[in-house]
Amino acid sequence: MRVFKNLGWFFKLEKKSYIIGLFMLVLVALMELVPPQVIGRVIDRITTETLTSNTLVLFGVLLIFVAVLTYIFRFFWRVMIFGASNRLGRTLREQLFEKYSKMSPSFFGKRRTGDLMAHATNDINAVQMTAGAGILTIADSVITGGAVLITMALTVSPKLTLIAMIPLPFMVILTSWYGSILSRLFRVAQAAFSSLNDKTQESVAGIKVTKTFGYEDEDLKDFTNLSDDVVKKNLKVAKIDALFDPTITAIIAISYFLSIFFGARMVVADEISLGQLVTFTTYLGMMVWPLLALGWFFNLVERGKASYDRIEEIMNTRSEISTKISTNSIPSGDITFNVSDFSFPGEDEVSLRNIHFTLKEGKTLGIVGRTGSGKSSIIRLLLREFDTDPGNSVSINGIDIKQYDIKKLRGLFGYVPQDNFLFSTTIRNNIAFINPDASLEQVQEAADLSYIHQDITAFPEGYDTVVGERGVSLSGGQKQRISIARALMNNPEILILDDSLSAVDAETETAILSNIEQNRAGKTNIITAHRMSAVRNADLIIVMENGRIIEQGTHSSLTKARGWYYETFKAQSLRRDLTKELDETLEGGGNHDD
Ligand SMILES: Nc1ncnc2c1ncn2[C@@H]1O[C@H](COP(=O)(O)OP(=O)(O)OP(=O)(O)O)[C@@H](O)[C@H]1O
Repeated sequence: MRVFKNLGWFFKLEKKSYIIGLFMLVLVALMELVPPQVIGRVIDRITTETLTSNTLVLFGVLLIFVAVLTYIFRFFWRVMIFGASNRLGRTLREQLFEKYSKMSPSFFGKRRTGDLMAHATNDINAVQMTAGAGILTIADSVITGGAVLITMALTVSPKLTLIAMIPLPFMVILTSWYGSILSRLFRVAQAAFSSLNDKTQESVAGIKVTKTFGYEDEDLKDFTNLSDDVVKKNLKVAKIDALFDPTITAIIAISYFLSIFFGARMVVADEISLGQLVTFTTYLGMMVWPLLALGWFFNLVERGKASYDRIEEIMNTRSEISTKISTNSIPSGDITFNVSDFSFPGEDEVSLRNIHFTLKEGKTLGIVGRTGSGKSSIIRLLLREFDTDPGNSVSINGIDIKQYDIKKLRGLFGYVPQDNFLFSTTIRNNIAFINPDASLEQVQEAADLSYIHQDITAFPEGYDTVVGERGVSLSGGQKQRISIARALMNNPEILILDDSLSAVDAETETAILSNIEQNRAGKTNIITAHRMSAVRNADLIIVMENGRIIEQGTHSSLTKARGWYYETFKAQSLRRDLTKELDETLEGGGNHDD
């Protein structure tokens, strides 16, 4: 029953709906007591030959009246109780989604997407069922069952009622035992469903790779195994589930037997009339549903508990990034890194060491280095995807960024991540993502800066072209440039391009960078790249290796230093010149990487 305590906040919120719903249930229970009484009385009048057509009509009218009222009351309790449980589903979904949106990347790194989706679907449905059908079943069991029992005892015979109820404790013991087994099995079945969900999501997302490697059969085999596992585990649930109804029906059958066996003797002994015995057995028939409902209730509660625990576990997970609201005004200014060492959460290995530099406001920083050297990690610290440990700091305007309100801090950035992502909507909506009210002119201006405007206008639908799974397929370079346009939309204080020019050719790269330089005077830019040409004009270049800065300076000072930067720049320039020369020889020219 802990799940009801856990949902206490919701029942308080929906107090009115539940009170009205339960009141209607009481009225339905009372209405249902009338027909057996009428039947008993009619039988007694037949046996005593006192039944007149007038009383028969009167009884008939009474039955119709009761049926109409039951109809109305039933309608209202359904609307009240199931309406409230649907609202619980909505509230939980919203809370969960809000939680997901606040969590740090490491949370998503540790959890499977399929799992997170299963919480938002199956688990929430199970909790919703507990708050709807669960409340209904327990209320109906207690109210209808209680009312019928009391009426049996008061209007027929307390002795016969007691006899009929002898098998009930066995039913309660058995059903709660089934319930505890069910809870365990249901948890296992839900976990298997999560895995299947995850597999489906991954297979659909990775279908292109799977096909390229001709791995479809293996993928299908993996999927079938997981699907079989879900069926196997759900069958175990169904087997226990299937025990509830026969157990209850058997118990009721024993009750019937006892009632008729002892009831008939009481009729013969003139302790009760024949009509009363018929009324009694009709009432006993009415006990079937409340008892089934009781079994069902245990079942629902166990499922709800298992699912609520899974949801609660997520809700109680704290984001590793504190999102405290600060009074510090929106920062902008020099960016200073003072990071002696940094390890990703849960990792023993140090990923960044001795990162100390200052980037003046309005200047451009270039970060270069081999793959895996720590370029993106620096960006991720600045974005507060991860926090530094005490004793280390990343500050803007002299204040540690942890002191700023995270939303305001992130509002400073226009960020193009390495694995850029476009939503399945129009190009215009993708670019205007952070400012949906932006005019087409503003969108075009950003697209112009990122050198994608012409590509967009070449599509038949222009800016209304839908991208992603439901629309056109874009080249890697086009995706990158649309993502850059999105980042440029609101002329951010700090523009971050994390390896965002890797899929465009050298000429386009130069054009985009010169656009940025001209249009972002006084604003800060941070560019990570593998091509030295992308950072050539930066005011400060840092060269990373194994999480450390091995060189820093400007293009000219680094060239003079003749270190890694110089060697790589030279090799890349040579390759570029050779390619150009070769192109010219072949009269090809203008090779577009896109
Ligand atoms: N979330 C994470 N948890 C643990 N280790 C991580 C995480 N993200 C990155 N790393 C590790 O940190 C190191 C630096 O990675 P980073 O992405 O910063 O390199 P990079 O220089 O940007 O590489 P590339 O040029 O390939 O993008 C790598 O060894 C990587 O495995």
